Amino acid sequence: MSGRVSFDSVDNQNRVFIDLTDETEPNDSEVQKKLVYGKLPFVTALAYRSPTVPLKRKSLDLSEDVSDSSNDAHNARRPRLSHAHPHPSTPSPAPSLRQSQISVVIPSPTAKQKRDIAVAKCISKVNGMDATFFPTTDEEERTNKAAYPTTKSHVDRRSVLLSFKSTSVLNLPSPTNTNHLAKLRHTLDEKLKRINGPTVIPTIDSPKRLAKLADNFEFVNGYQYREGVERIPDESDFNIGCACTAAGGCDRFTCDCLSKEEDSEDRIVPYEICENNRKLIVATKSFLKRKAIIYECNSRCGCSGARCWNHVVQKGRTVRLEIFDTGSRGFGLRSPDLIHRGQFIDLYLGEVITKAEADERENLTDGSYTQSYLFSLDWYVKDDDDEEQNMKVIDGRKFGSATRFMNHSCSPNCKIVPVCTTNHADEYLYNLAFFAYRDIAPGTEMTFDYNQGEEKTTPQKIDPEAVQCLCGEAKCRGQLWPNKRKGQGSKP
Ligand SMILES: C[S@@+](CC[C@H](N)C(=O)[O-])C[C@H]1O[C@@H](n2cnc3c(N)ncnc32)[C@H](O)[C@@H]1O
Repeated sequence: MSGRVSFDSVDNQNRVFIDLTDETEPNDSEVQKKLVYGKLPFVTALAYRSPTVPLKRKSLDLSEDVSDSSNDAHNARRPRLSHAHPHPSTPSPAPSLRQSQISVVIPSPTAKQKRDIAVAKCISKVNGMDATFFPTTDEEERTNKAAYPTTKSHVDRRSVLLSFKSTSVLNLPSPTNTNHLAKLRHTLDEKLKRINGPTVIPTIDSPKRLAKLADNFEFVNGYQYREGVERIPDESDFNIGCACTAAGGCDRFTCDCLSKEEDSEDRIVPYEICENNRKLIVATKSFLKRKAIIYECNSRCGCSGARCWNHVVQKGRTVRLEIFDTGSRGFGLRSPDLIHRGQFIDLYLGEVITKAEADERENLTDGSYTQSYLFSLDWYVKDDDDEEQNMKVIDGRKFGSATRFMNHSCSPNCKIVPVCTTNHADEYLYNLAFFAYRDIAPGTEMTFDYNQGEEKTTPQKIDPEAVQCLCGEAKCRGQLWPNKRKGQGSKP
């Protein structure tokens, strides 16, 4: 590359024009700059011409200390040059040059050069980044690679096949059955671990059934009181204890906690030591045959506390339980342990709701054959409207204990008994405790009568709308409840 240097000795005697415009378009403005700066170290700036307008020489004021206004004045005095090649280069004596009088005319940069300049400007603004060392050409290559190619023709994007097969939006690999099953088991295990006492385990293989068990149900260790349910606090003065002494222990003939026979002052003794296991206290054979409520001794009693024989249900479950699949009757409950006659099994737990709330929940499932988990606390409730309004109902559908899986049988091996433990004063709120009616061999399904106390009043004619009983007993009454209304009562 070489440029013509002309010294205008007539009008601009002290001005030098370096014309680079007759060169083939330079490829690299950096080269250009280096050339000019290298050869003419006094040049401090370059001017460019636009390639679209006729070649014009642009004059730069390169003085270092002039203000804008002085610059204007200086320009005003400067004659306008109409052509980049004003004179053929005729040798003339070299003028004395002043830095402020040098004009350099070079071609305007190409598009590529403009990009270089933009990149260089941008880089010089980055802190700690030196334009000299920054690999600008690499940068450009990268920019080019990342740029979207321009489409040459219209592309119908809907016709482009997607590269993945999964229907999942995120294209995530679907979990394998084993994974899913393991997760379900884990969820269920976590829920089961929260249950107090000996283990409760599900023995269910079907992933679908396991999912049903793991889903939308929580095991709880006590009643869950819901809106509208008012209770007499345990510490209320209405709760009283017996006058028995720790030394003598509870007297089975005089203990105030024990219920009295209807027609005498005789006490009803609910418990005895198990004949076949002397460590066990069980419900007596005669008690299991009668209708009575149990009042266990509590912290207000003068007897020996937890060592008192009248503490059974409040000590909690002592048998292991298994939830299994019965097939036609859904899940069922059994134990891998031998259960002795009269042995306490577990409590029926759930949400404690008002009768009105229970009716509302029941109506939502009316007409369908969804399972019912409602249990009325109707021991003291007489068949009159006012009394019914005070009645509480236990709903074991979403929260409950393992006994919520106990099915009905017309010849059951278990019985439900109302038991007051810490609170003797609240007649609308008591525990529902399951006891074994007879010895139950390990692995035998445990059942109770959903119409306990009303067995004989169940109509002989089967209501077609009632839930059909599938207990399979010889004396099966054919239906679970007397009519299509569902829900158990606790009248023993
Ligand atoms: C308290 S749940 C018992 C557990 C229930 N099987 C489950 O899978 O969750 C009561 C429901 O079980 C079913 N069930 C219980 N005993 C039954 C029987 N003998 N015949 C038919 N269905 C029964 C009925 O659907 C009833 O509404």
